[in-house]
This record gives sequence, C-alpha cells and structure tokens, in this order.
Amino acid sequence: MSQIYDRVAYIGLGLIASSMIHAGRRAGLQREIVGTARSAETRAIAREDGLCDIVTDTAAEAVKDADLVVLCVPVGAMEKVAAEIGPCLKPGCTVTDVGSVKRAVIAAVQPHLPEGVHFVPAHPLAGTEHSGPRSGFAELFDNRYTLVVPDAATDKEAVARLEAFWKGMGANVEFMDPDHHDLVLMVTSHAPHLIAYTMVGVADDLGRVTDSEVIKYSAAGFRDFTRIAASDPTMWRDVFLNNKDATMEILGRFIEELMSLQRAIRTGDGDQLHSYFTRTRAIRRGIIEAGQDTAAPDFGRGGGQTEGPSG
Ligand SMILES: NC(=O)c1ccc[n+]([C@@H]2O[C@H](COP(=O)([O-])OP(=O)(O)OC[C@H]3O[C@@H](n4cnc5c(N)ncnc54)[C@H](O)[C@@H]3O)[C@@H](O)[C@H]2O)c1
Ligand SMILES: O=C(O)C(=O)C[C@]1(C(=O)O)C=C[C@@H](O)C=C1
Repeated sequence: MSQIYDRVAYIGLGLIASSMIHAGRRAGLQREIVGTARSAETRAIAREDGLCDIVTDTAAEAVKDADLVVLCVPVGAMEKVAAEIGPCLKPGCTVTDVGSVKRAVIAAVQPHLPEGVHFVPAHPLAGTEHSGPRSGFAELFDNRYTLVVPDAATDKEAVARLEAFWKGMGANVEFMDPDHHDLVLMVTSHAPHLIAYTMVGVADDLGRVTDSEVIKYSAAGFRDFTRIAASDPTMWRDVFLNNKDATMEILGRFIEELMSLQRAIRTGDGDQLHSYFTRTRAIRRGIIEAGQDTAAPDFGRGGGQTEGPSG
C-alpha cells in the first residue's frame, strides 16, 4: 500500500487513534503523523513511546498543514475540538472523525469547518474495553467494517482518499446514511452495551458481584458482560446522550420482547421460548458465516486504561 496523505493529525490519542497510527504506519499510508491530547500525561506518553512524529500541546497547532485531521475524542467533546481547530485548518484538507454516533457529531462539527474543507465522518466498528495511548494495536481494524457517512455533496475525491486510507488500515469500507447508521449501531453495539451495564449493575445490586465464588464460577455470558461493562464511562455516557431517539426506539422494543419472554416463562409456554431461541441461534450462525466473529482482542496488549476520555 502506498502513501495516501502527506501529513495526518490526530486529535485525541486513545485506543482508536493509537490503533490507526499503528495500522497507518504498518502500511505506510502517510509521510508524517502529528498528534495531540488534552492531558499532559497522555502527550508525555506519546512522546516517550514515539507514537507520533510530532506531539503538539494544542489541537490548533496539530492541524496546521495537515492533509487529514482525525477527531478521536469522545462524541461529547467533538464540538469544542472542531471550534478550536476550525480557523487553523489548511484549505482543501479533509476532516474526519471516528465517533460511535454520526448524526449528532455531524451537527456538532460541520458548522465550525470553513468552506473548502471536506468533512467525511466515519466510524470503525472495532474496539476493546481499553482506553488510552498504549491500548492501541495495528490489527484492530483488520477485516472489520468502517462505515463512512458523507453528505451527497461531499467532494468525491476526498471521500475516495479516506476510503483508501481505511482500506489501507485493513478495514472493509461501506457507506451509510447517518440516521440509518445511528439506528443500526443502536441495535448492534449501543443497546448491547446498555444491557451489559445493566446486567452487571443488577448483579452488583444483589451484592454478589464481589463475592469471589461468583466471579470464579461465573458463566461465560456474565464474564462477557463484565468485559463490555468495563468500557469507558465517558465514551458511553456521550453515546447515549447523543443517540437518544434510537435509544428510546430500541429500548422500547427490547422491553416489549423481554416482557413477552417473561410471560412465556410464567405461563410455561415452552414453544414460544423454543422458537424464539431457534430464531436467535440462526442470527448468530449468520454472523459466523459472514466472517464477522473475529477472535476476541488480546486484552494483555499495552498498558491500557492509561487515560480514559475524561482524563
Ligand atoms: N473504544 C471503542 O471501542 C470505540 C470504537 C469505535 C469508535 N469509538 C469512538 O472513538 C472515539 C475515541 O474513543 P477511544 O476509545 O479511542 O477513547 P480513549 O479514551 O482511548 O481516548 C480518547 C482521547 O480523547 C481525549 N479527550 C477526552 N476528552 C476530551 C476533551 N474534552 N477534549 C479533548 N480531548 C479529549 C483523551 O485525552 C484521549 O486522548 C470516541 O468518539 C468513541 O465513540 C470508540
Ligand atoms: O469490542 C468491544 O469492546 C466494543 O465494544 C467495540 C464496539 C462494539 O460495540 O462493537 C464499541 C463501540 C464502537 O463504536 C464500535 C465497536
């Protein structure tokens, strides 16, 4: 893969940015990487590790002369960052983001970008529960989807370059409308996180989650829930606050289905339970056949948790 951009600037140096940096270097997708993070501790780590070629103290400095600017901060921080970098962007550059929600990020960022700057929002469907500049790894996006959600009027060349950049990092790229993105991701990612947070909260309420016996003998399902429920609180707070409509719609349906299963159990309707579980089993098999059940990430990688988005 050959170079796609001359200078790429990362705002926020956490899991996603550091993974993109490693993946971008692996494929030689840019000549130079500039990065910045809000906390001095993260910037110091990035300098010590040589994560970027240049680490600047401010976002305004980082974006100067950058051909691609990647916003890798929590969804709720996108607007503040966009307002800071807007006046410093190179004319003709591309700004993208990796936020887990798209409609709210577009509304927050677009007004701050000057004319002639191309905004191409995107979302890699890959991650772990870890955060910070040492949690990233080059393989994170391999064979995973990145959804790109440009406006119909967005410069085609800018979109094609960003698509090539993501493909160079190992991802499969697809295009989607922002509202549809937010609904699909509510089903496939956001609601499952909410359910995992709730289930672990319920266990904690029972006063047993800290009981070593419960941890020791916990079934794989609960262990998976605790992994998901260990995800960054700031990131997920911002996801739900910025994807309210889809949250309300999917949560409403979830509660209806749960109550229907509750009723089936209470009334002893085994047929309903069996046919429901048969249907969901087929969905799981479909995911595996489509090759989307990649192995669990290596959780021992890097330091992780050095800094969450609130840090
Ligand atoms: N973690 C995942 O699984 C995942 C997957 C896909 C997309 N995303 C999205 O990627 C973005 C970054 O997530 P991450 O997992 O890399 O987070 P992270 O916590 O690892 O890193 C976030 C970075 O943003 C900086 N930051 C936090 N608050 C800030 C603020 N108010 N102003 C400026 N900088 C601030 C932090 O200093 C840190 O460098 C989020 O928008 C998230 O929704 C995350
Ligand atoms: O694997 C995980 O830990 C994740 O939660 C990653 C995950 C997901 O739900 O799949 C989380 C949020 C994103 O925006 C994209 C990916």
